[in-house]
Amino acid sequence: MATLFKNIKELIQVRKESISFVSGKDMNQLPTIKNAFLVVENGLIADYGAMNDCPKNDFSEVIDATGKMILPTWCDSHTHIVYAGNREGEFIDRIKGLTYEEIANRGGGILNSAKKLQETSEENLYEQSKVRLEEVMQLGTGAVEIKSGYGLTVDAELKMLRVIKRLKENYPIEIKATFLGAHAIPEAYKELKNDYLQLLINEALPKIKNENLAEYIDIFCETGYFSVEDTQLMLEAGKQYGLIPKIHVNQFTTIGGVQVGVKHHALSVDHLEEMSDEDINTLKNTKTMPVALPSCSYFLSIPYAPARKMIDAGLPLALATDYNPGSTPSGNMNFVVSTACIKMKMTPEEAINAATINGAYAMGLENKVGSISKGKRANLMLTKPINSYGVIPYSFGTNQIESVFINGVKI
Ligand SMILES: N=CN[C@@H](CCC(=O)O)C(=O)O
Ligand SMILES: [Zn+2]
Repeated sequence: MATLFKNIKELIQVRKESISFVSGKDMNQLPTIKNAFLVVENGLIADYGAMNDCPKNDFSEVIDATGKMILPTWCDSHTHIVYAGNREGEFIDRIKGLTYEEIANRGGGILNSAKKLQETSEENLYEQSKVRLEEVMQLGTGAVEIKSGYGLTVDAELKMLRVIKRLKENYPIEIKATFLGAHAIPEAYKELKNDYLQLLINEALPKIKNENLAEYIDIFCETGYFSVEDTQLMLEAGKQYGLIPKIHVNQFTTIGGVQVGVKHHALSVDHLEEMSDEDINTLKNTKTMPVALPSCSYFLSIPYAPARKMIDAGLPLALATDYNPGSTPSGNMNFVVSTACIKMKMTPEEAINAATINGAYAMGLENKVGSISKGKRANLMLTKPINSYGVIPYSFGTNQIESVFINGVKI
């Protein structure tokens, strides 16, 4: 059972040597092969090269990609796609002038989504969430991280994580689960934040471990949500249960979240709309991946993560959607890549690296996805006929992906 893709106009993100991620100036290098072939066997990339060297074997399927390009699928390392209902009412409130913060202070925001989720059955939550997962897969996402954090009770957080587990079992793409119980302080614990954190530590974490429901732990380290001390507490507790940190920091204020993340060997620190020079310096020569979420900046009209400054300082950068009902009701990685180029002044090469290999690293999946490398999963995007790969970010809002293959199978 082997499939041959032949006459590929350009095969993009070809990595012969195994790399974990790319940083600084290297982010502007995107290795490609023009007029290429690619062989898929048993769901994995078995071979690739220039058409001159194309094997002449009998293939069970041959796909002629004349005029079209092939890239590894997008790696979306930060989403909240398991949620109930949506918040279009708050969208109207913001159009009329309220800020995200003002809406949250009135009991809207995350608490609004938590209320809806608590009232939704696990079955219904699964049905709503799978529609979003299928939608993003069609848009080219081939690996995704999904967070809890709209439950805000032990039972509702477990409900979310069980839905993520069921998605993992039923869909062919790589899915990683993150426990984000400390996403907001629930109404019932308004003046009892420490009690809420103790509840998460003493009751939720052991159950998560028992049912093997998460790989990562997250917390919203932000003014008005959880402090650096709270973050320290949760990350240390998570570690006792084998959970690696991937945290929300610097969305609205710089309070030391980057430093606490690096100190606890976070796999990623995400958002980074507000970055001090000290934050950038802290991230240098570490294994913590900075993750920018440009669709969130777009939707909330807040600053974009200073990608140029970070990359020019030698840092790596990953791009993700942040798909959620409040700050980013979109899971379109193509839009993320475009917006990173248009608003954050990343080159197409930098943006594609950030949305593939660096995104894979931010989920611990760099050995499985994120590049065209032998032995990696054949998770591929076949473009429409395009002139150059720069057309993908250039033609923002237009889908240039003709088909998506997961483990070599067209979805
Ligand atoms: N900022 C924290 N959490 C989400 C938004 C949550 C919401 O508004 O529902 C984010 O990453 O943007
Ligand atoms: Zn988020």
